[in-house]
Amino acid sequence: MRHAHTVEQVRAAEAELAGQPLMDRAVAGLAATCARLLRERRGRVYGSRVLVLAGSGDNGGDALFAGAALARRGAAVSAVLLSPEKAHRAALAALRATGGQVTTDQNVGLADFARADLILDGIVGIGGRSGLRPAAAPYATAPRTGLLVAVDLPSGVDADTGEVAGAALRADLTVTFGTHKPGLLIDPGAGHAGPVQLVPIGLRPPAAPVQALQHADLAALLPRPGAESDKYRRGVLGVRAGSERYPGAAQLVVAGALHGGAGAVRYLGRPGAEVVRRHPEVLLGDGRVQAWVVGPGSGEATVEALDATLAAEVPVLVDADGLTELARRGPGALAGRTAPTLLTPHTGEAARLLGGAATAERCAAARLRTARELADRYGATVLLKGSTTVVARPDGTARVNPTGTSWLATAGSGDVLAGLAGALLAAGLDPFDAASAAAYLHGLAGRLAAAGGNRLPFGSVHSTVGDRGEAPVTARQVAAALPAAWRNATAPQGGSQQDAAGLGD
Ligand SMILES: NC(=O)C1=CN([C@@H]2O[C@H](COP(=O)(O)OP(=O)(O)OC[C@H]3O[C@@H](n4cnc5c(N)ncnc54)[C@H](OP(=O)(O)O)[C@@H]3O)[C@@H](O)[C@H]2O)[C@@H](O)CC1
Ligand SMILES: [K+]
Repeated sequence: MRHAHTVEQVRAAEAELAGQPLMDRAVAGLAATCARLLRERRGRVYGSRVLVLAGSGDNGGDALFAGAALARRGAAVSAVLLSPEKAHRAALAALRATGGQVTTDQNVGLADFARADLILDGIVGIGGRSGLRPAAAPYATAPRTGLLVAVDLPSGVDADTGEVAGAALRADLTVTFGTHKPGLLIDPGAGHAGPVQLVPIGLRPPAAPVQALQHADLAALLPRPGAESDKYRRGVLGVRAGSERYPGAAQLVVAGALHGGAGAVRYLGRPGAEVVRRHPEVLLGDGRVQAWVVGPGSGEATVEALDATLAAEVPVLVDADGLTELARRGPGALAGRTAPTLLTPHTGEAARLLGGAATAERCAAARLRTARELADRYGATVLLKGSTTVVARPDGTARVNPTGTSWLATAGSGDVLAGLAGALLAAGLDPFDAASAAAYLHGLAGRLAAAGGNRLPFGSVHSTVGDRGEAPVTARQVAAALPAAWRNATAPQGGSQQDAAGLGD
């Protein structure tokens, strides 16, 4: 499991260790990573051109000290100060002592930025507030050919939420200290961070409010049938989805559920005969179920379907048309529920559920806040779909999904996810685990389907951008790839594609 802590928690954990050389450890890790990158890119550190962007606090101090360490190994290091009168004194002195050049002229800084082999972004770290200031903003868009390493987090990204107010630096790699920050795991911030490397510095923060599953966590969560299992123990999922107008949604929900481990699927909806023709395993008509999925493509049947499922004393996953109807009814519609509810909106549906001034764009820009607010208002677990899928509980605890590919933004992909998450609910996982495990498995299946027979590039499981060598996928292909994803995640040694970029903390 990756754990991400808020700035307030990091500050408190840091205070407990006051007097210990936290900064030395941070700088040692940062300098070692930069040296490795330079060796990989240029063969050696000696003679490389390094630029340090230094702001007014300890984040600038880390970057300047690391610059000094690289200068001692023969790199030509220059620093541009964005807040000259407040620059970290000891770190500046250390850089100067190695012969490093220091400037306050932003034109010189921008020229160095263009030609440096490696740039250290030490403008601002966890002390940052409300976006980049004007002196730093040009570095967000200035041309460069070298690698940019963000110190602790990319400047301009909000550490607690991943929100970006205005411009932010875009890193090739982020070296973060002590613990992950939520803003490194959630878009748009995650997109600015690139791969994240954690340098342990001895912090002992409390329980993390934001987590990201890893392969081993998924393997521990996924149900495994025992010798005594029958279809009822493995979980029967009831599906009220699809309509004459949208028969495909029913097929895809059922496919997601069957490939996602449901013991059986009971289908209640109009295109029943068609569903059984495609999936002969499906049961039709009323009967015992352990969870419901309601809403995908349910069209004119939605009102009745929502009434029936919300009255049931088993977990219910509400998606698509079901969410639009729920938005019309408001949070009170869930007040009498005795079993958990899981809502799986995309940002447009989230905006409808929130009402008021909420828009899809605003919800996408503030994913963590949106998921938490919805979970709080509706008293339900919420899986907010998108470039970073966020799962939030009413108490505010959240999980962010590290798997996926932009190819998953395809028609019907959400129907497959609903069926899969429904199958895990029916198997007895609580909604938080069911939703986060389903998002992880669905993202991994998307990657495997997009890669076809090719192996995923080493260490790329937790990249959510469509990579080279990947092809477009259909929702059916994603459903069909779920067993491969399941095998991949549960294979001995934590899965053959286990992330290899040092993210398994
Ligand atoms: N915590 C830990 O365990 C460890 C932390 N370590 C390191 O310390 C870093 C935190 O250092 P920090 O507290 O000095 O804050 P930091 O981010 O450098 O900002 C400083 C000042 O910047 C300013 N400023 C604010 N917003 C701004 C903006 N948008 N754009 C520009 N400037 C802005 C504002 O000052 P102002 O100008 O308003 O007076 C603010 O006070 C942390 O990220 C990590 O790198 C490690 O060394 C080891 C262990
Ligand atoms: K930074």
